[in-house]
Amino acid sequence: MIEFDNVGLHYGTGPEILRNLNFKIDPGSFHFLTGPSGAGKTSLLRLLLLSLRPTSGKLTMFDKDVAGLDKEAMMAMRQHIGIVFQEFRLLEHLTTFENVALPLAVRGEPEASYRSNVQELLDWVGLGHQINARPELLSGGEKQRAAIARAVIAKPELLLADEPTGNVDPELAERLLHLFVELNRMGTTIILATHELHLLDQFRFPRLQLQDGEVSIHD
Ligand SMILES: Nc1ncnc2c1ncn2[C@@H]1O[C@H](COP(=O)(O)OP(=O)(O)OP(=O)(O)O)[C@@H](O)[C@H]1O
Repeated sequence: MIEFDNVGLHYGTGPEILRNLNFKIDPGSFHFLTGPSGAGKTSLLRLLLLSLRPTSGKLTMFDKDVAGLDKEAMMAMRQHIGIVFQEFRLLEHLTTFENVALPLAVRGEPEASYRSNVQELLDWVGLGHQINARPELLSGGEKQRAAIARAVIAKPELLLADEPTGNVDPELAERLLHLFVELNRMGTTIILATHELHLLDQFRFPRLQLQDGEVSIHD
């Protein structure tokens, strides 16, 4: 699904942030992405989100070299990818339903075609009772569950998460991680960046460890 072949990245004329990245991500797998602050976790996720291109080497995603993608092809590939951020990024003026439905609404899909799917997904993440609430009325954990629902409503094959548990308490963080595990069991490939190593011990997924710009894999 994803192959890094000697990938490197630098911003502008700055130093290389990532270098010699060589690894593969198989469909249906779950990887944690770890490393100290500033190691490049967000930058690596931005490569996978197609918001940055490698400055050297070759990144293949969904069987295509990302360097050769035009805007249309990039947008098409982007539809297979969901993202969850640490800071939720919900739109304050929209209800939970509208936030979660947004990826479908912006594609022009009629509400009648997704209403029951959104309702079902919100029930599944435990937010059915907050369907008409605006984000200001949601707890941190509820906001992140809404953000996860928004990231998966369009059934992405690849789900990226950047410190998704960074803004919730440890008990909730664990519950959120179980939600990602469930999504993975249903077939979604997941890469989840975190520096909260204590949370990961109970999960036996491989870790992509970033250190000094290079990645090593720990099974
Ligand atoms: N837009 C940018 N322009 C220039 N340098 C950047 C930019 N974004 C990130 N960097 C630099 O790239 C390096 C890696 O940053 P990145 O945010 O990818 O690390 P991180 O592992 O996600 O860190 P954290 O855990 O603190 O979020 C840092 O030295 C950072 O200053």
